[in-house]
Amino acid sequence: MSARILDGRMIGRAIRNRIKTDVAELSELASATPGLAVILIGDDPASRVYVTNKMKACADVGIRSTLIEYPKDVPAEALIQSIERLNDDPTIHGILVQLPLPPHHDVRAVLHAISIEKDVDGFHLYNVGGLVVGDTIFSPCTPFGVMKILDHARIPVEGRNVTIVGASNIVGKPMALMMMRRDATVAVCHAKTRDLAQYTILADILVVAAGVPNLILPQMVRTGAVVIDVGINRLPDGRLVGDVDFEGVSRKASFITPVPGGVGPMTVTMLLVNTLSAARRFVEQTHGPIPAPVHPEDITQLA
Ligand SMILES: Nc1nc(=O)c2c([nH]1)NC[C@@H]1CN(c3ccc(C(=O)N[C@@H](CCC(=O)O)C(=O)O)cc3)C=[N+]21
Ligand SMILES: [Mg+2]
Repeated sequence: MSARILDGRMIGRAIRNRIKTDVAELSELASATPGLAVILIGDDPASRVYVTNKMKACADVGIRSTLIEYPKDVPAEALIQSIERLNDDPTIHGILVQLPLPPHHDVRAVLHAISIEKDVDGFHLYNVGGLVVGDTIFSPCTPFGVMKILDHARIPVEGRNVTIVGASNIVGKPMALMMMRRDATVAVCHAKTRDLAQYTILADILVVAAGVPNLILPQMVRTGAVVIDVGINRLPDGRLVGDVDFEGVSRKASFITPVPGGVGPMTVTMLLVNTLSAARRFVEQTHGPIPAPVHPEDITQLA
């Protein structure tokens, strides 16, 4: 058996084409071109590459983006003030603070300064809590992208065993809540889990976000499972790999996401979706209801 590839670039492209139309429509209807502010602190080269890619993706669909840079030792007050200015700026609909922050910064204080109406990463406490009760304004982009991949491939979630490896605030935990919301049976594993394979082997859908190359081997995967690899690891030879032994696991899984070209491009796509959604909300709050987008399915919804 050989798994079918879940192509995040292709799925992302289809969604981005629709965003492009919706952005143009919103710009024309309400003269509100969606605007994203990206705050980059410090000089981490990987963060710079990600930020550049996100801004390029914005440009491709007609979203305006602004980069605001600070040295790694920027005082907390200056950072918070900058976020507050963006909160009050009617041309900015989404605010993203690139993570990780340099050490000594208080990530929580920074994330909580972002207006919940502009929190397109879905990292603010309100949006995190909203996932628990099922009414977020914005869903975090990576797990949101995973749900869109499953929906696009018509892979059912209800009643299935989902194992998530990794319990971070930005991937594992929100992923678990989104899966619970769709009536999956969810197990969350992490670095302290004893006998990881005991959990992974049960999974109909296995989501891996641990940051450990080759963590998931074929013998840990149930025949016919759907395997979603969120890991991004740069090997010493420069190659980019996920957390899953792609070759081996492909022979057992029914579907698998590659790295690169799987979840990564969907993360960026969902940032665009959330920014569009933020701009629509802003227009509705200032000018009243706007006509629904022309597409029958609302891409901004978690389903
Ligand atoms: N506030 C904040 N929001 C984030 O969403 C956020 C962040 N900080 N910090 C870093 C992580 C990581 N992340 C990725 C986005 C795109 C790819 C992506 O496009 N990956 C490509 C390959 C990129 C490459 O070649 O390096 C792929 O998998 O095909 C990966 C990872 C967003 N993050
Ligand atoms: Mg990927």
